[in-house]
Amino acid sequence: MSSSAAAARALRLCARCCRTPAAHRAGPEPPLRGFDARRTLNVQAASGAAEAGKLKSIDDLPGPSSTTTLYWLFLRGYADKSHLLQDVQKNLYGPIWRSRIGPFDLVNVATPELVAQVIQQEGRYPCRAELPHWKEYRDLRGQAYGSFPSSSGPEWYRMRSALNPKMLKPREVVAYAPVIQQVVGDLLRRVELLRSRSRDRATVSDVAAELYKFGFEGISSILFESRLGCLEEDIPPDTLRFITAVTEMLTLSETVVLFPRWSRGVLPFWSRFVRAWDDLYDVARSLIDRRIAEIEAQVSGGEPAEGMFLTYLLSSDRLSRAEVYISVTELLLGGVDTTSNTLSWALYHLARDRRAQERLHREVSSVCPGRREPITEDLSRMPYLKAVVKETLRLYPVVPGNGRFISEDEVVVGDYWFPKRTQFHLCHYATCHDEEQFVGAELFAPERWLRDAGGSYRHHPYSFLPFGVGVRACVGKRLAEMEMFFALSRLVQHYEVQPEPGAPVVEPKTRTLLVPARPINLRFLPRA
Ligand code: HEM
Repeated sequence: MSSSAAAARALRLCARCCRTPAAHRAGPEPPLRGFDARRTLNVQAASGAAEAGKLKSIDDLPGPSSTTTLYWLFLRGYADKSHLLQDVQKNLYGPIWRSRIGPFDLVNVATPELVAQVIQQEGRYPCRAELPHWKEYRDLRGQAYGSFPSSSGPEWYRMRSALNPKMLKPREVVAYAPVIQQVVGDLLRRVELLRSRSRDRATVSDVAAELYKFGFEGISSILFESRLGCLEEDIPPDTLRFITAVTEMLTLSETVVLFPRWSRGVLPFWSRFVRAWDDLYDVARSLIDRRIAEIEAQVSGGEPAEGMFLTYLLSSDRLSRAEVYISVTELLLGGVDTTSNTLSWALYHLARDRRAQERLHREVSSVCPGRREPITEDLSRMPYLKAVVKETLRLYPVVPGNGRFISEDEVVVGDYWFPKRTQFHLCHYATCHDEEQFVGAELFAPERWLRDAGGSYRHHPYSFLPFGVGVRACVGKRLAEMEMFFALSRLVQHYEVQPEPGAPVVEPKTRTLLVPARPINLRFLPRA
């Protein structure tokens, strides 16, 4: 296909997408009042360029060489601050640039308009990035591919369609509330234990580590329909093995992908990566098998199989047993530190901003007087709580840069034409921190998300996509929100949260996800 034909096709696609395609309806945040959705597309400019034959090619893109990128990463110290490199490079090269490092050849886009253009041409089966090392592990062990992130195409779509009903339909997700509330109860008991044991009888050290256990327990209680005991004083050995394997696998995943295959026999990373996957898969499979045995016992005893997520997956016959093993494992991988880091940052800011914390406390107390445990219906009357979570995700988008690997079509973005199999990097951190989109972008200001904020706020809908967008967006969004809303509301019902005296400012660092660069220690003072 010639480049101008490809451009015309891509633009037709864009124009259709502009009329809110079904695939994207559920994805991005709805535009704020008064926002013109057509602003998302640079259709006229690109179409003019196409007609005039002015589209440029990927080779015309500005950007650093591999050596320059290595210089920025390792000599200028951005290796664990790649979120900040988005802004540095945007300033140097403009809003769209090409960068190469190791096996990666990326086209970076750093304005909401350009992000929108990529997404609107992502095709039927969007893919984030190729993860050859995950696929290789699956092939090594003869396992099925999962929904995230190791599969793509119609296979991914089939698996994802099996998961969506129980994960994304609000009516279905509400059913998980009692289980999540139990886990939040355990979190409160854990906070009470830790603070009462501390020297000043108030401080919980490394809050993110505790919330990690909460995230692990919360998501496992839904996925495996069993409690693992992550928040207990003595964590059961198998649970500990599970937690260690998840952490080890995710950490090694970043390293393994950078080294060539021939180095696997020489360097220790690949064999450790395989061992961590084996451990993690093994525990997940035995938890699922245990649940299957329970269900079989119920059924053979003449009782109906009662359960929620896992029971549904196992009984719906939409996925094979092998596919259930891997989908549940991969859901777990997506669902732990995303939620726990967001909660950690929210508490960090609430502790430093008394006014915001008191406003949140007032809201929760007025909806649930006498420290009544909130139920899902209450959440719709807590706009400030939701604003706190949104603002946290804006300042610290857990996934600071997402990907789209467009393999099906040639695409046009800005005034460039790109061949099939182009890997785009969507610079969400840069768009969330863009002063043109969010005035006072570096400030924690939950009010900006409130409808009564006076309409001074008009950001482009693609500038804030914390859960991604379109059919490939986060499948755990509703569950994650429920966990965070319940945990935050109940923590502020019971405690006033304060920073330790003289506590340093905590910056984020990139470890695939955006995480605190140092431990966050907070004081939890019981409310009268
Ligand atoms: C604050 C919490 C969370 C955030 C900010 C978050 C963010 C994201 C983002 C940005 C993506 C990529 C979407 C895209 O490419 O458009 C994603 C994908 C995904 N997330 Fe989440 N997530 C969170 C919690 C969860 C939870 C609790 C689960 C598990 C139930 C989960 C499971 C997944 C899965 C399986 C995918 C891949 C979906 C696919 O490829 O089809 N996430 N998430």
